[in-house]
Amino acid sequence: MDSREGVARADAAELVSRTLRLPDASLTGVLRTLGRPNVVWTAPEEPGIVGYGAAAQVTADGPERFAAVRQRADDVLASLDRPAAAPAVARPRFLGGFAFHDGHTGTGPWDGFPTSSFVLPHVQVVTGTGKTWVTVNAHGPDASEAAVERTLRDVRERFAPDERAAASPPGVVATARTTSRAEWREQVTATTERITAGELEKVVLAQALDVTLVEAFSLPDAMERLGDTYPSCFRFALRPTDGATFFGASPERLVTRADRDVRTGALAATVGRGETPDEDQQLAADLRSSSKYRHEHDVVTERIRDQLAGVATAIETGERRVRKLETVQHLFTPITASSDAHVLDLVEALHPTPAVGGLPPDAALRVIRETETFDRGWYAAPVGWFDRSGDGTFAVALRSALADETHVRPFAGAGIVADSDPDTEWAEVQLKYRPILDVFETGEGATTGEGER
Ligand SMILES: C=C(O[C@@H]1C=C(C(=O)O)C=C[C@H]1O)C(=O)O
Repeated sequence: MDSREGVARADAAELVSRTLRLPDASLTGVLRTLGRPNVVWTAPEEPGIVGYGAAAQVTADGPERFAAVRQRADDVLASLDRPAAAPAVARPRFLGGFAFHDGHTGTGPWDGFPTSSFVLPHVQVVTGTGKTWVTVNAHGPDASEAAVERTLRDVRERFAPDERAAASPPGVVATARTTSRAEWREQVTATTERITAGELEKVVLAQALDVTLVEAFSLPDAMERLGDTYPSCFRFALRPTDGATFFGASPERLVTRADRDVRTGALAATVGRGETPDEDQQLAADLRSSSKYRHEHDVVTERIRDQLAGVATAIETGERRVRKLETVQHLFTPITASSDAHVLDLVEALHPTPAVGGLPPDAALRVIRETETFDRGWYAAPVGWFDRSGDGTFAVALRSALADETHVRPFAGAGIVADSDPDTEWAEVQLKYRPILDVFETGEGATTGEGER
C-alpha cells in the first residue's frame, strides 16, 4: 500500500465481516495463543481487542491528518456487508494512533511509525465481556464470504487459549538517558524564565530512556503485568509495520464518544505516593491545596472546555479530585458533553491538551520543539479506536515505550509552570517511568541511575 495515498482504491470494493464465538479467554490468553498482533487495546468498561493483519490500513500526514484518516476509513466502512444479528461488541473497528507533532518524520527509533496509522484488522478478537469472539474482515475486490468463513473456522480450530502466568521480568542490562539531570535543570530553568517573561503560561517537557534488556521483550507478559498493576488504565500496543511496538498503560482518556455522549477530563498535576497511609494522605492534601498544582491543573480544565466548545454542547465539569495510581497521584476533573461529531473530530479538537502540550498551544509546541533533545514520535499523542458510526475511545499515549527485541525506550514528562522547581519535576518524571520500568526490572540492583526512585 502507498502510505501517502492512504487506502488503495478498488472499484466495487466490499468489506465483508463475519463473527464467530470462541472459547472464553483473557486478553493475555489470546495474546499467548494467536501469535504476534498488530494492535492491542483495552480500556476501563470496554472489551479487550487484539488485531492481526490488516483488511485495510489508512495513513495520513500533516495538519489535515485527522480528517483524512476519517475519510479514508469511511470509504472502507461504507461498503460493510455484515449480518444484522452479528454481535455489536465484535463489530469492525479501526485501531491505531497519531504522532504528537504534525511534522513527524518517522525516522530513527520511530522508523515504521507514520504520522498516523489505523488498521481494520483482518482477524479481530474481542474478549473480557464474558464472551470471546473472533471477527474476520476482508476488504477489496477479492473479499468473499467463503474465504472469510474459512479463516474464521481456521482461527477457531487453532484457538486453545494459553492462560499461563507471565514469566519473571526479563531484567535490565543498562539504561541511558536522552537528557541528563544537568541538561534538565537548564531546560526547566530556561523554560520558567520564558514563562515569567510572559511568552507562555505552561508547557509539558519530556525525556526518554534507552533500556537494554537481558532477555527478549514479551508483549503478552508486558500487557499482563501492566493489567495487574494498572487495571484502571488504557493498555495499548501498536505495531503499524513490521518494526517496533509502541505500548503502554495510560491513565489519561483523551475522549470517548458513545452515541452522543462525550467523556473526557483533565488529568494534570502530580505527586508521589506516601510510604505510609498518613504520608500518602498528606501528599494528596498538598496536591489539593497547593496553588502551583491547582494552577497547573485548572489551565487544563479550562482549555479543554474551550477546545470542546466548537464540537460539543452541554459541556459539564465535575468535581476536581485526586486520582491515585501505583506510584503517583494526580488531580483529575471529569468533563462530559454531548456531540454529533465523529470521535476523530473530537480528537482533532482536543489534541494536544495542555496536560501534554501547554498554553498557549502554539507557543508551547514551539518551546517543546526547541527544548527537547529526543523525538516524541507517538508519545503523548492520541491512540485508540473508532467504528463506522463515529463512536470510539482515545487515550493519551503516556506511561508508554517503544520496544523491539531487547531495547525499550520509555518516555515521561512533567508540566512546567512559572514556579516549577527543576529537581521536583525531575523526581516526578522518574516516577512516571515506573509503570514501564517495573515491567522489565527484576528488582536486583537495576535502576535508572541516580537512586531517584
Ligand atoms: C506527561 C505525562 O503526564 C501528564 C502530565 C501530568 C503532570 O504534569 O502532572 C500529569 C498527567 C499527565 O497528563 C507523562 O506521564 O509523561
